Parts: sequence; C-alpha cells; structure tokens
Amino acid sequence: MSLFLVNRYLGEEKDWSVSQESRSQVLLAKLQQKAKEKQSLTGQKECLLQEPTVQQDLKKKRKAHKDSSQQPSLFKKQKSEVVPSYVWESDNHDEPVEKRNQKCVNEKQKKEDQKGSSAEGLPDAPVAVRHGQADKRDEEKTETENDTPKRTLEKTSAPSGFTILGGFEIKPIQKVHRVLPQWLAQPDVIHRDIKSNLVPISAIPGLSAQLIKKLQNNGIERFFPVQAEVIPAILESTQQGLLMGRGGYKPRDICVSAPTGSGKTLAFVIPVVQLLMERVVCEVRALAVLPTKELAQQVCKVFTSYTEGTTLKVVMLAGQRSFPAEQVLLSELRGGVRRSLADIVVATPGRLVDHINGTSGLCLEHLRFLIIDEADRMIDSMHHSWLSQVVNAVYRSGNGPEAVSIFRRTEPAHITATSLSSPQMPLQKLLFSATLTQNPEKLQQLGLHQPRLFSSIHGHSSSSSKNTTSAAPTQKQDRFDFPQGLTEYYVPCTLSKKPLLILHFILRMKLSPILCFTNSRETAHRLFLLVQLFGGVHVAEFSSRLSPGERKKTLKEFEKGKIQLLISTDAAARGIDISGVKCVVNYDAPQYIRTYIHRIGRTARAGKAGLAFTFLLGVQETKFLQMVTEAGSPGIQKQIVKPKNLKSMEVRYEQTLQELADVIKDEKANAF
Ligand SMILES: Nc1ncnc2c1ncn2[C@@H]1O[C@H](COP(=O)(O)OP(=O)(O)OP(=O)(O)O)[C@@H](O)[C@H]1O
Repeated sequence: MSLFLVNRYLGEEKDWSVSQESRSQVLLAKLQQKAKEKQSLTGQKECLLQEPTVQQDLKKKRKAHKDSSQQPSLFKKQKSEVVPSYVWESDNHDEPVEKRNQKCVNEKQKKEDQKGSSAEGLPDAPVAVRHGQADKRDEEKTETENDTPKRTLEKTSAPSGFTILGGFEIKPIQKVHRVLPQWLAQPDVIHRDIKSNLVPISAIPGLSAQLIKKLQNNGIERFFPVQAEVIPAILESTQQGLLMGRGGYKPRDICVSAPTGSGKTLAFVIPVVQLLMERVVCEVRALAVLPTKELAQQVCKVFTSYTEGTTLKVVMLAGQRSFPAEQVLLSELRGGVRRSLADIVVATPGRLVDHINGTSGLCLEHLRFLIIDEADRMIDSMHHSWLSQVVNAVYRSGNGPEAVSIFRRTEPAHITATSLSSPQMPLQKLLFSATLTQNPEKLQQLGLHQPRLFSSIHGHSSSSSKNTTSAAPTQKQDRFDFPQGLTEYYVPCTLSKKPLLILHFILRMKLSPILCFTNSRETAHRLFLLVQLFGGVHVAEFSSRLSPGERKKTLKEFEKGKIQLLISTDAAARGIDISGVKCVVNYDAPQYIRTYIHRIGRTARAGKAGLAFTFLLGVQETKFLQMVTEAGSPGIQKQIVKPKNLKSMEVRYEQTLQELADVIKDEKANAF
C-alpha cells in the first residue's frame, strides 16, 4: 500500500498510443540523452581551460574524489563541494592535483573563517583589518604552501567559524629596509670624475691672496670637486666670525665621504688656515686627529706648508718626539702666565689623551675645529674614549670659577632661552673618510650637530625622499666609491705560486714600483727575505717590525723611487699619499671591504691611472668577488698568469726557499 502518491512530470507525451511500459523506456532514454549532452558540454569546458596534463589530473582527481567518498573523513564533504569550481580557477597547472585540491579546501576554509568572524558581530574596521591580514597570510601561504602541504593540511583541519590567531606555517623572512636619517640619505653630491670637474682656485670666494699664492707655488691651480664643495661650506660657517655660525646659530658639523686620493686633506687644511690666519692671540683652535703616526706626520706636513709665512703655529702630538719634547712645543711660561705656542695641533688619539691628562700647557678651551680624518677608523677606536676626553677638555672652563665669564663655553644640550642668551664659541666637527660608515648608530657616537654630508656615492641620493627619514635599498654591506682611474684585477693562484707571481710582476711585467700588501707582518717579513734572497729586485718591508724612524726612511726611499717593491702590512694601507705608485698588489686577499678600498687607493690618486691586483686562492674567489661587487666596484677582471711564464724562475725559486729556511732558523736562534 502506498502512503503517498508521487506525481512525476514525465514530459510531453507525443504518442499517447504507446503503453505505460514503453513510455517509461522513452523517458529513461531521454534522461540518458540529457546526461550525455551535459557530459559533452563539461568536456568542452575542460578542453578550453585545461592543459592535457590537467585533464589527466582531473580524471585522477575524480577517481580520488570517488575514493574519498568511501573515507569517513572531515574533508569528505568539503572536497566533494569545492574541488570542481577551484580546479577551473587554478593557474598553477604544474601543481599535483592533491595539492591543488588541498589549496581549494584551504580557500574554502578561509572563506568560512572570514564569514564566521563577521557573523560574530565584530565591528567593521577590525574585520577589514583582519581581512587584510588574511589576504597577507594568503599571499604568504601560497608561497609556503608548495613546500609545506602537510602543515597547511593540519592548519585547515581547524574547526570552521573561528578566526585563527597566529600563524603556524613557516613564513618567509621579511626584508628589513635600512632607514637613514635625512642628512645621510640626501647628501650634497660631489662629482666623481676629478679631471672633468676641476674648479679654478680663484673661483672660490673667501681665499686670501696669500693663500692663493701658496696654492699656486705648490702647483695647485684648480681645486678638485671635493675641495670645491667643502672649502666654501667651511668658510661659510664662520661668516659671522668664529664665535657663532650663520644667523647666530651653532654651525652644522660637516662629514665628507669621497674616494681615496680625491684631495680630502686640502679640503680641510685650506679653510682652517684661511679662517685662523688673522687671529690675534695664539690658542689651540684647530685639532686634527688621525689614526697613525705616519698619517699625522703627513697631515702636519701639509698644514705646515700652508701656514708658512703666517704667524700660525702647527704642533704634532704623535709620539715622534719624547713626551717632554712635545710638552715644550705646546706652551711656555711667560711672566708667570702659561701661553699657548700652538694654533693647530695634529695628533694621534692615544698621545692626545696622554697630553690632555698630563700636560697643563695643552688648553683646548678655545678649540673651534675638531677634524677627524679617517673618521670610520676613528669611530672604531672610540672605545678608548678619546673623543669624550677632548670634549670634556673643550668645555672644562664652563664648570670652573671663571664660568661667569660672558664667553664661557658650556657643553651643548637642549636648546633653551638661557642656553642661547650668551654667545659662546661653537665646536665644529669636520669628518673625512673614503669609507665613511652609513650606520647611524656608529655615527651617533660622534655627537654630531645637525650634520651636513658631502658624498660622491650616488646611491645615497637615489634612495632619498623628502621625508625626514629614508629607506635605503637593503644591502649586506655599505657601498663605496672607487677611484676613477683604477683598474682592478684578480689573479687566480695557489699558495706555493704566490711568491713566483710577485717576482713575475716585477721582473717580467716591469710593473714597479709595486706596493704589496700582506695580512700579517710575519708574511711581509718572509716575503721580503725571499725576494731579497732571489735577487734582482730592490725590495723593502714596512710593518710594526720597524721603528718609526725606519718606517719614515723607508717611505721616503719608496717615494724617491729607490725601492721597486715595498712589502707592507696594513700599516701603509690608509691615507698614505705616495705619488708614483703605479701598482698595488694584494698578496693576501683582504678580509674586509674597507681594507681593500684603502689598500687599492694607494694608487690611482689625484685623478691618475693605477692598477690593483689581488691574488686569490680557489677557495677565496667567490666570497671575495661578491664582497667587491656588493661594495660598488665598477668591475674586477680576471688576469691569468700561465704556468709556463713562471717556469724559468722555478729552479732558482726552489733554491731560494731552502736558503730562506736557513735564514729564518738563524733569525729565530738570534731572537732567543
Ligand atoms: N687641487 C689639487 N690639484 C692637484 N693635486 C692635488 C689637489 N688636491 C690634492 N692634490 C694631491 O692629490 C693627492 C691626494 O690627496 P689627499 O692625500 O688629500 O687624498 P685623500 O682624499 O685624503 O686620500 P685618502 O683617502 O687616501 O687619504 C695628494 O698628493 C695631493 O697633493
């Protein structure tokens, strides 16, 4: 007995004469026909949207789908609902079907999550934010999904209707963009090309006829770009006199980053001499601090040259003389009053601190210019606290009984009406380096006042914006400017062939004078002995093995061309200005990019041409070349020296090695 009568629509019946049975057969046939049509329509769609491989995938998937219907799993329902539509939308036809299916499930799950969260009655804005976050997560997920299908599987198995907090999938590490302060991001640009940007010395206003004459006598008719930019800037900061800067404000500190050999020394010597020339009372008003004795000596020589014929006195405190001898040069007692004998002091930090603490005759209370040359190196030595000791010595009078003086100096702090009420001599810092760090944290140690940067590194400006801060492109290391006339090479070699290579460069390639750098004084000494024993080359070494006097003599002889090959440690890598060095050889590859830049910067100076060769062992090549490229090198070329070119020297070289072993043995014996 039937409880319900179900009336079925059986379609239009054309032939009413056929029996009930045959009508149901016709109906079945019609239904089968319709099913076929539907199937063929689906097939056409597949052809349009899928690659052949995908069609196969789809078949597999359908099979999997059938199979899955037998599994009592949570995904069963989701898969049967979602898979077909997402398969059409998928762009990634290379993905395995399982993965794509899983992605579809994820998408579905995500949509459900979003629906669920908005359904919970959360306010609109946070929902939008969460959507944004979800979008981001989606992007990240599509990246990580391919690698971690299992993890996402776990994630999607979370119950729907809840917002999933936190991410458990491995996220790609976000790139952190370095944010530079505006002064670092937007420097005053210095032309890189020295030769085509020379400026006649007469075009720079504010230089006395006496100084112009001095420049001409020293063979300088035109200023290099760094000088043409920086000299007017320093002169301008004293337009209102030494007591205050423009508009009565403290003048801005100046930082200069320009390549090796670009003429940075004159960029500070000329304006300082010009500004102090007309002083009445002798007091220490300029202090130049340099990292080594040799550099202090070099800068002192330039200051002495340009102060010649004026009343200005230059004193060097670098340990070249005894401590008492330096004290005598600093001050004298006249009528019971101590008077300064120095206007300009050039010092190394260690010796300077010794004098600040032990010489009453060194008074820095009138100091107007603090010049920090090789500034990045000086920042590295900041742990010796030389700068804070200098600053304390400068503002010492502000704490004493004479603090009531109208011209008392107090250490700059926050600007208040009282702090600005009395004029006080500002202390202006002038920083110079070929490899000035762009690390604001490091620069911050210098306590700069509204610094102004002059730089030839155009990467600075390209990343600049009008905001107070700017994000520079992410780099593993700082970028630097290389001298224009420099050509860089690297020479692949083995350890045992290195000495032969240097002999080949001198004796066959006639590249002398060569300045050759090693990473240790022991290597420098052994190589020196080996070349000396081999014979035929005027060779010398330069390292801390030598006394300061011997080092000075060696540099002089090298400058005069008496030495063909000078083998040095990094003692001669920075700042040393020896004209005529045609070629620098890195016998040992430098470990740091700054070391490399300073070493190769001993050639190609003042717009001249120069060559730099770096001997590289197989294991060093990749890392070294990457370091140089990342630093902004215009290009380093490979120079292969064929073994046959070294062959003729090999017999003599083997003999020399044996002789060297004996010499070293003797040296060791004598040392005890
Ligand atoms: N205007 C100029 N005309 C001609 N020669 C110059 C001029 N300015 C500087 N020089 C010469 O250029 C050479 C390099 O100058 P300087 O030593 O000042 O370079 P630098 O930028 O300090 O290099 P480094 O970073 O290696 O210390 C020196 O021999 C110097 O005499």
